[in-house]
Amino acid sequence: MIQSLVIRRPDDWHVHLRDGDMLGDVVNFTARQFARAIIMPNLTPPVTTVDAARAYRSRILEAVDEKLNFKPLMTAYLTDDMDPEEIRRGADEGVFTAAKLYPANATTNSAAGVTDIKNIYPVLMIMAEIGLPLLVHGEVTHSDVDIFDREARFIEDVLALVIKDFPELKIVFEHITTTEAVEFVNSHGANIAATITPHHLEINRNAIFQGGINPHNYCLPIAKREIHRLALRQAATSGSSKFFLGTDTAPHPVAAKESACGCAGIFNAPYALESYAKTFEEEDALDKLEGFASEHGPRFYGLPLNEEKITLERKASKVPEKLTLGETDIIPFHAGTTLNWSLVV
Ligand SMILES: NC(=O)N[C@@H](CC(=O)O)C(=O)O
Ligand SMILES: [Zn+2]
Ligand SMILES: [Zn+2]
Repeated sequence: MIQSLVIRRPDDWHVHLRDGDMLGDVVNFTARQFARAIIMPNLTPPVTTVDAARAYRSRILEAVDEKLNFKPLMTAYLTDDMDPEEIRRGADEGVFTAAKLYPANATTNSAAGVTDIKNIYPVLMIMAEIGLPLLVHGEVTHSDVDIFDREARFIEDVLALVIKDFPELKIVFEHITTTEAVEFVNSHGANIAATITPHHLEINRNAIFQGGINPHNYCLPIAKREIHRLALRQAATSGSSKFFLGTDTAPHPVAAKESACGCAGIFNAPYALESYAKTFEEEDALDKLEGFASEHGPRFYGLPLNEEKITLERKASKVPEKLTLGETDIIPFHAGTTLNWSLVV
């Protein structure tokens, strides 16, 4: 039985660090585990300009513990009227590492998102030309589409079209949750990849309703049936370079989760690597963890691999029932359970 695992320091390719007090409360959980992270731009107001991204990056660097040597990689929030030249300039100036497509009203803070993919075709043209990745929250939003079908419908209605019209565009299908998404990514070229979260590898939709409503297991895209979870586990542990780590850690105060209209999002940053290690061990694929966590992502983005190493030890991690951070209580993923692995720091 493997007792410890030494791997290249991982990166997290999908993170919500929030802003203000919450930023200070959560940023070190990510920075302790990961060297770099793709920072989601869904603040209020959203990060739609080079200046806003630069200022947000400064606030992150001010909030994070310097010793952790963490590098935030910034993204632009695409809107219907985004100026393509703003994207080009942000990429040229080394501020934007990617741009994010939120279909309008698909998820938390997406009201300013894109109402029709054609509205951003001029932006996509520039992105394809300069090689800037498009990150997508892949769900359609029409109220007549069942919430469990929204990802699959997005593939048919939007993604297929984008790929046909921009065959060279690099796309990361974020936080995938379905067999359809796995198959779609596998059936396209090297410019199409996907991130997979710890929670979609661990829970299916039953977890949201087990013995009553469990708002802390509610996120978007919503967890699906067991067959989908199994397909995600297979994809993540397959060794395919098309799939890589993106936690989608999305903290909300406990009161905002335990509410008549609770927010979507799971806070998994504190034990993210321990959670992935659990999945990979259960799939007898600990040897594939380094590729997924530390190699496939940077290769896709065209960034250097991290040189430092981290160690995961077979040692119990007791996940607290809740974390009190400043003024705010947040419930972490795996709350109240014990994981078999611990990150050595
Ligand atoms: N994943 C979530 O359920 N929520 C995210 C937004 C997102 O990534 O869709 C958030 O910002 O809270
Ligand atoms: Zn999303
Ligand atoms: Zn997200």
